[in-house]
Amino acid sequence: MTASHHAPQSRALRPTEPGMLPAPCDPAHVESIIRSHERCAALGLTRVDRGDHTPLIRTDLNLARERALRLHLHAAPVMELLLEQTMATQSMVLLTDTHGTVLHTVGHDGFLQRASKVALAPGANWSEASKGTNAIGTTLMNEAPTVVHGEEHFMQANGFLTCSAAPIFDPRGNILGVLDVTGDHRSYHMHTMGLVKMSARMIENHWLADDFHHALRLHFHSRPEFIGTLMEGIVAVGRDGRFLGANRSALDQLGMSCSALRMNTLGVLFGTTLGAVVDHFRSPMATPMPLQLTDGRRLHMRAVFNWPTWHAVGSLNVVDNDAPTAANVPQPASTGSFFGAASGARPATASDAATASASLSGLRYLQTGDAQMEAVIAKVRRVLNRDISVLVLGETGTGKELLARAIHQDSNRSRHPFVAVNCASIPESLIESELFGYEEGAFTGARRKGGVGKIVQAHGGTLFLDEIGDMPLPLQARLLRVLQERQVTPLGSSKSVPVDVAVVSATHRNLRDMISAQTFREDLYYRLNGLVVRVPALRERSDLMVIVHKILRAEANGLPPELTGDVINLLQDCHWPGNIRQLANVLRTATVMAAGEAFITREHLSDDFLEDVLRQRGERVAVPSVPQVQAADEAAPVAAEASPPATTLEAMEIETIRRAVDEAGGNISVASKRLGISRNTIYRKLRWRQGIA
Ligand SMILES: Nc1ncnc2c1ncn2[C@@H]1O[C@H](COP(=O)(O)OP(=O)(O)OP(=O)(O)O)[C@@H](O)[C@H]1O
Repeated sequence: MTASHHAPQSRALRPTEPGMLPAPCDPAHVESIIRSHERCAALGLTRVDRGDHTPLIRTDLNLARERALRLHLHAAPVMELLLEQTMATQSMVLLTDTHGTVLHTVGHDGFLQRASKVALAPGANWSEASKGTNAIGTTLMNEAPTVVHGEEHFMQANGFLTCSAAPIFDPRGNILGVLDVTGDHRSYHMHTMGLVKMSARMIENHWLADDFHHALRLHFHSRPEFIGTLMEGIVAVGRDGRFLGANRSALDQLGMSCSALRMNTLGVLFGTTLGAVVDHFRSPMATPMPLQLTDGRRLHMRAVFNWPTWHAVGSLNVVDNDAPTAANVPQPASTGSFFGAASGARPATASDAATASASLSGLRYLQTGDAQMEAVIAKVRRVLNRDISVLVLGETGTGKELLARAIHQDSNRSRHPFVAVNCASIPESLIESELFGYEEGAFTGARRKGGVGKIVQAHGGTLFLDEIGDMPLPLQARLLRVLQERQVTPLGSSKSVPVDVAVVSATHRNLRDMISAQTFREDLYYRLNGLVVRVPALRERSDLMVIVHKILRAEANGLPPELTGDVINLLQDCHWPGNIRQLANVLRTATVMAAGEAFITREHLSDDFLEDVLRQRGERVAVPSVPQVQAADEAAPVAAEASPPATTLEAMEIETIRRAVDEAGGNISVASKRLGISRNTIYRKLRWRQGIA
């Protein structure tokens, strides 16, 4: 039987009580029901099926409830309130988890009894796969509020129901579960859906306030009287000015996804600073603060924060905002400013924000003018949402993970998790359980209740396998099986769990060489390399200064200091073995050192960085604070001559790392911070060096 035989017939969609039924003529609603029926038919369900009524066994239900305990705590009072509002309609309120398993119900005894006959009870599963088209399952599929009324239900046995459901999201955009009101179809009320949506928002707002009670929370709307209502947008902001999370109304008002928002700062998006916000709300009588978005729209905003924690931010920025500008401070000799006119420190303006608005979304954020990078992004865009695995190659710190995140963010999986696994940093003995999960008691030391593996955590979203070249051979075979069969069997379990993940992997290694050396499986390589892209090293890129600008804006929270010509030359002469990660570290330190000053000068740069660049230039190193350099100076008049100069970039990189480790007294963590590269990279590089020594 074809899908169209199962599509709802016009009889099912025709209103029998005009004005009282869920917008049957709304084309989007009809389309959504038809699509759902087609999915059910494709799953092999028929309209005369009664659905799987087997509830979870008690221990599994308890486990599911325990996992969703926090959701229930937030939802329980709202469910009671919702029941009160729908009292007249003989209905029940249900809460389900992300699989559609009913966790809790409240309702009228009479209706609860009838409902239990069609398995509307805790432990039952109401995903589409289990019960066909229904508000819970279809909401989970569409991640959008859905009404399913009477015969719109795929299974005729459920035709006596009318159900209105809305998804519940956390402030990072992950779906937590579904809230649903179900009743007898004869008691349908057109306002039920609105009540369910509002209730879901109440739960989301409680969750956000709970998650971010230490953060600064901004409540906003274009109309000041809407602040404090369920229509208000709420965003949480960290002490670095970055957005941490948001409610749905905020995302709707700002017109962006949660992940796009989280790549932004207060300065870029709202054109203000943490200090300005904290100072504005210093007074208990403060009126809402006016804001202007990058597209010129005006908003009104109130801030909620814990005063003892945040007051220092306010006073700090008062000093910052009053800091001398280029107009009243003599410019350093040989000043050349990358940022154009010598404007000095200045508040972010709407036009700054407008310039930045072009870079809000995932892949667009990475487009900063380098031709090689543009080619990478163009290729990646072509395979977005095509179920093609992407393999990202490139040196450490070039932005491989950032590219993977951007691919996820721009894909239609962006509302699902992005889960990163670093195969080099997890001890070999733990990779297996981390990736595949394990059953209770699967191995000595396993947690009592077992653990969900990263692959299952990424279900619906993207799995990022970083440093895939470091994955041990036996696990490569298991991973290949998972990718082929699209199911995972946790350690110690005989049951497989179906998974749907997009895979992006990355490595700095040459996998082809590894295949020749039989340390990487060829079949896995071909599974991972649907599209291979290479992220260029920073020294090969033509957009160094655009990236510098971008990082400075982010670091300075909208008030970037300028760079002297000397500093620009130093940045351009560096070979950047740690790539953008190292650059970001150098700029972060310089921004802190230059706090309150209009220009970053050579004095604000770290000695390590200066020493490296000067050595690379072959200039005399005049950094007195490093003992090794002094010793070398004693031995020879020019420091650069103290040891034979490294001849290749690779050798220079190793030399730089070795010196940093020596200078940190062998402390790899300190050296990795100074260099801006990961500890693993240091281990790897030095191990490699010993290998060839
Ligand atoms: N285009 C960019 N603009 C701004 N910051 C960037 C850019 N690319 C990378 N970064 C920053 O550089 C740092 C390193 O990036 P990322 O972790 O993605 O690199 P990587 O290649 O995956 O590194 P590794 O190989 O060590 O895992 C991060 O802090 C990231 O935010």
